[in-house]
Amino acid sequence: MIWFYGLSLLIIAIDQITKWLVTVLMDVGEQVPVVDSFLYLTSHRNEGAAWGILQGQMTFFYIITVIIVAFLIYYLHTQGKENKATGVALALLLAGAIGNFIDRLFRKEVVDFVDMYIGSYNYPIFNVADASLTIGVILFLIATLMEEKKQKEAK
Ligand SMILES: CCC[C@@H]1OC(=O)[C@@H](C)C[C@H](C)CCCCC(=O)CCC[C@@H](CC)/C=C/C=C(\COC)CC[C@@H](O)[C@@H](O)C[C@H](O)CNC1=O
Repeated sequence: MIWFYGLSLLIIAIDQITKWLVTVLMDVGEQVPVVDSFLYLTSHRNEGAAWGILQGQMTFFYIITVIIVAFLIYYLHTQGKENKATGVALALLLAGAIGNFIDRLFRKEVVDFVDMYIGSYNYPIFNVADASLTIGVILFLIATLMEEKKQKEAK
C-alpha cells in the first residue's frame, strides 16, 4: 500500500526537478535537439489543459484536480489493495495530477518541455506529469480489462 504513495512521490519529485531545471537552464521558447527530427527539449508554458484547452481557467483546474485526487486516493484504498496493476496505475495518475497541480498553484501555468515529432506531426509539448497521467490511464484500462477477464473465467 505504502509503496504506491512512494511511487507517486518519486514521480512527483522527478516531475518537479525536471520542470525546475527547464526554468533555470532554458529560456521560454528555447529548443535543444535530443534526437534530430524526433525528440527536442523545448521550454514551453501552458495555462490550460491538454492541447492548451481552457487557457487560464485555474479555478476550474483546482476544483477538477482536487476531485480527481480525492477519487484516486479513495480508489487506491479500495481497489489498490486487491490488484497491484490497478494500484500502480492509480499511483501514476495521482503523481501526474499532483505534479501539474503544484505548477498551477505556484506558477499559475504548467511547464512543458518534451517536444516530440511523430512523422510530420508535432505532438503537443508535455512534461513528466502528463506522461505519468497518460501511462496511468492506459495501465488502468488494461488492469481493469484483465480484472474483468479473470472474474469471467472464475465463474
Ligand atoms: C495528460 C492530461 C493533460 C493534463 O491533465 C491534468 O493535469 C489533469 C490532472 C487535470 C486537467 C485539468 C483535467 C484533465 C483534462 C482532460 C484532458 O486534458 C484530456 C487529455 C487526454 C490525454 C490522455 C490521457 C491526452 C494527452 C495529451 C497530452 C499529454 O501527452 C503525454 C498533451 C499535454 C500538453 O497539451 C501539455 O501542454 C498539457 C499541460 O502539461 C497540462 N497538462 C494537463 O492538463
